[in-house]
Amino acid sequence: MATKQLKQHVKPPAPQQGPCAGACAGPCAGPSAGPACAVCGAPAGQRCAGCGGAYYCGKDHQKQHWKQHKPACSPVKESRSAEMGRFLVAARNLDAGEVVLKEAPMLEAPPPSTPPLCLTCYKPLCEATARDCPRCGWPMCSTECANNPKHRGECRLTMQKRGNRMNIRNFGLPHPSYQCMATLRCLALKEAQPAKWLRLQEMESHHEQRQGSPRMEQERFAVAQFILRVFPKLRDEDKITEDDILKVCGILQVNGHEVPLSEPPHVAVYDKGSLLAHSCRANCAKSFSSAGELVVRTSTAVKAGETLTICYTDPMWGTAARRQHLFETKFFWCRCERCLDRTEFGTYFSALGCPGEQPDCPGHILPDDPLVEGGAPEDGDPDMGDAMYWRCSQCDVSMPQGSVLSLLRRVGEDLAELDKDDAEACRIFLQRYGGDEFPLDLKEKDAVRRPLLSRHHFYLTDVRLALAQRYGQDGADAQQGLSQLTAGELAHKRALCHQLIQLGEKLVPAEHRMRGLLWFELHAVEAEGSRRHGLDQGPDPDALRASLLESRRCLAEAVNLLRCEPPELPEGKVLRQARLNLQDLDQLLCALHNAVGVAPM
Ligand SMILES: C[S@@+](CC[C@H](N)C(=O)[O-])C[C@H]1O[C@@H](n2cnc3c(N)ncnc32)[C@H](O)[C@@H]1O
Repeated sequence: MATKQLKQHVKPPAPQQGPCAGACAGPCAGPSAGPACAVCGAPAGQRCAGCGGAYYCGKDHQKQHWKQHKPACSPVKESRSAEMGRFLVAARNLDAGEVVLKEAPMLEAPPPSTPPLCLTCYKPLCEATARDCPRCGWPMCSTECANNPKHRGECRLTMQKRGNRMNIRNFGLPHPSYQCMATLRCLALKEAQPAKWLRLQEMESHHEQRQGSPRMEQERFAVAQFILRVFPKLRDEDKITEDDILKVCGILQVNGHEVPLSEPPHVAVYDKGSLLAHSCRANCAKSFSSAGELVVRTSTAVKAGETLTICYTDPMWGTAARRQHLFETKFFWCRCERCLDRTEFGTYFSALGCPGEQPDCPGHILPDDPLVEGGAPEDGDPDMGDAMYWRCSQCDVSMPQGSVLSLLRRVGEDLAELDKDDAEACRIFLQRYGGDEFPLDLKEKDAVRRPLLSRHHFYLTDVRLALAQRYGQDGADAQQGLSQLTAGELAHKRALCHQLIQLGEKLVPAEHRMRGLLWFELHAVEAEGSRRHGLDQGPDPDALRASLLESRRCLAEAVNLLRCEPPELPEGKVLRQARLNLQDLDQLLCALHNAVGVAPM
């Protein structure tokens, strides 16, 4: 194993306590002082950083032991249950922020709906840039891409199972051949890489549940029948059936990840990564490296044996919409701790405000049973929804489910009409449905006695997120944009960022990107605040230092949360800027210290 790889597995030893129970100064090396080296049995001063389960006296023995230890060395291990099938659990106690998985894709393919593009780098092609692969005829962008191993699967199947070369000419329009590419690449594994094919076949396809679904019927025609028509020898010689292909389509639907490194995102399947279970309040965050590797890190501390989860749906949707989406796309009704908790960890994210008679009732209107809240109940009885009630958590007000849903539908329609680029329209929406007050000059003032929606309702949160980013975008650059805001608007941007960050920490700690971007916005607000303070009050080194330190704290939070984002993505660009701004701020703080002698940080 390369020294560089080994270094990643070496971490300073955890403090050990020997028989002296910590009474002696420094690490205790008594006979029963703690773990022994896995190679020689001597007191171990070093622990494997990968799994934390093996100890060594030094680097040499760790290196020597690696071959033996490697199969067992992982912070995650596979488990299985009747309800969830296979899933990953923590192999040891994990700290928040630990990378638990970094994995190259087992298989990668272009987006399903696309005009002709290069099958290796996904660059769009036109008549002038396309170079037909000399072997199979699929249009590529260069000889180098045509020779890339990523293109090997469909290239070989086209040569061996089609009989003639591809001839794709309609550049610029979505081309049907590309919808079958991910499936074709899976089928190509069968002969070329049988071990990978077996791993793929072990993945969940929900083939039975998919029967008759609109998606399966579309894939029957556009993928299965298309492949068997275009590659007839797959059917005649290899005895591949429509059903075999539809099973592969199911595997791709259930296990495929959208990788946003290309526009539109391409598709990838990861071997270990496909075992991660879902939770609407996930304990792991996923991102992608520039090379398309899946990077999963913990967003909270996770105890040994706990299930590691990512979120398969949009965690900023309400409970009903999330559950319905999971059922339609991943074929299970979610029963995670967030879905089971009607208050969603005290945020009341999917609740209404109480419209009852008692003035100032602080209650929330919540469904009797959160698991049948929004749509058809999961046992399939369509009439049961009408018998459902939503009730106030504090008084005896209740509302039939139908009334709640029609209220929510009305607000949803208003939201769909809302121009989120119009800050004033956003403020009016927030005031109308959330009772938000502004020290601002609103055109229209709706007297709201009681807010219809709970304080952190997902509709309000959606608008607040848009508004927090919208404020300050009108200038040539961020600095100029913020300088054009009124004092009220700047204060509002600050308040929104703080409120959304707190909500994110409580409700969706794995949404690192959302919080990272908000912390970045907040650092700019603080910097603008200190600039204005200097203009209004004249130079005040203590106040300046305090606000620079606050701005620095925001930047450090942003850098920490965004640190796994690749530079190709917008969040990676913000990360780069945040790091540069952090350097500038440190220089400024040092200069301030040198000038007036206050401690820099
Ligand atoms: C990407 S696969 C995960 C691996 C899969 N469990 C297996 O055995 O291959 C997604 C599927 O796992 C199951 N699953 C994942 N998270 C779940 C959860 N929280 N509750 C129930 N089933 C879950 C569902 O069947 C889902 O369609």
